[in-house]
Amino acid sequence: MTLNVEILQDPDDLAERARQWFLSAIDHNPGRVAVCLTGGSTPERLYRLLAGENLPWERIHVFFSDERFVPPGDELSNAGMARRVLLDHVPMPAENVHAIPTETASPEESARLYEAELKAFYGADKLDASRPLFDLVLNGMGDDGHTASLFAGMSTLNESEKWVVASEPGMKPFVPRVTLTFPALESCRFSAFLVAGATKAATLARVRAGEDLPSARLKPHGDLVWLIDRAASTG
Ligand SMILES: O=C1O[C@H](COP(=O)(O)O)[C@@H](O)[C@H](O)[C@H]1O
Repeated sequence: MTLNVEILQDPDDLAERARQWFLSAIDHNPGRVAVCLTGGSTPERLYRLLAGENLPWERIHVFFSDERFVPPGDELSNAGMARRVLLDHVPMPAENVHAIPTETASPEESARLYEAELKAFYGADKLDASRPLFDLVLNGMGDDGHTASLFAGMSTLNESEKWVVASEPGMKPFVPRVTLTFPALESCRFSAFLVAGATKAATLARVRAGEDLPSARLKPHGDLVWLIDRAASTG
């Protein structure tokens, strides 16, 4: 499979290139900007860089591709990480941060509530290909090829109606998850995978060879770029 790939020297270069990509994607929209952040460890460097940027934070709305079903302050929380390194350091109105709720009775209830929040923000119950849900989506790829919390072999990969679903964990940390589905993640103008480290090299090679892994299935409506560091590219 031919991917639009940019290979960066190391995780710091990757974060810097992602910062530039982020800024130019924001520039495309003079109005309300909807950003979908990803969790895990890879985007942390980028988030730290963004914390120092003079962006129009008051018109940027932040959503999340997925969440571990843990309390908001838990160290495993994806939104918690984004708050600690980025969101707590910029003048973004609190109501612009749309975290996936985890203080709910179940991951299923959380998924229902988050889907309702996304639909209210979007202003419709159905996604319209000519009007993307997100301006910008950041994606990660787990060592096993999962993206967001969409894991190989799970029925969530084939969800075509719901925007958000509950998921079992396919790898560490083994906590239940809540995840956006492909239709929601794909409804965007600009999308980027951030992939770093030698532990991803074998899986990335499988994606590039066209294997049917969750990360390879993501087909955004807008531009997709894979920002990869050398270690992930060559192993
Ligand atoms: O569990 C998750 O993993 C993926 C990949 O994370 P990384 O630590 O390997 O960069 C991440 O994209 C996802 O948001 C997260 O919940």
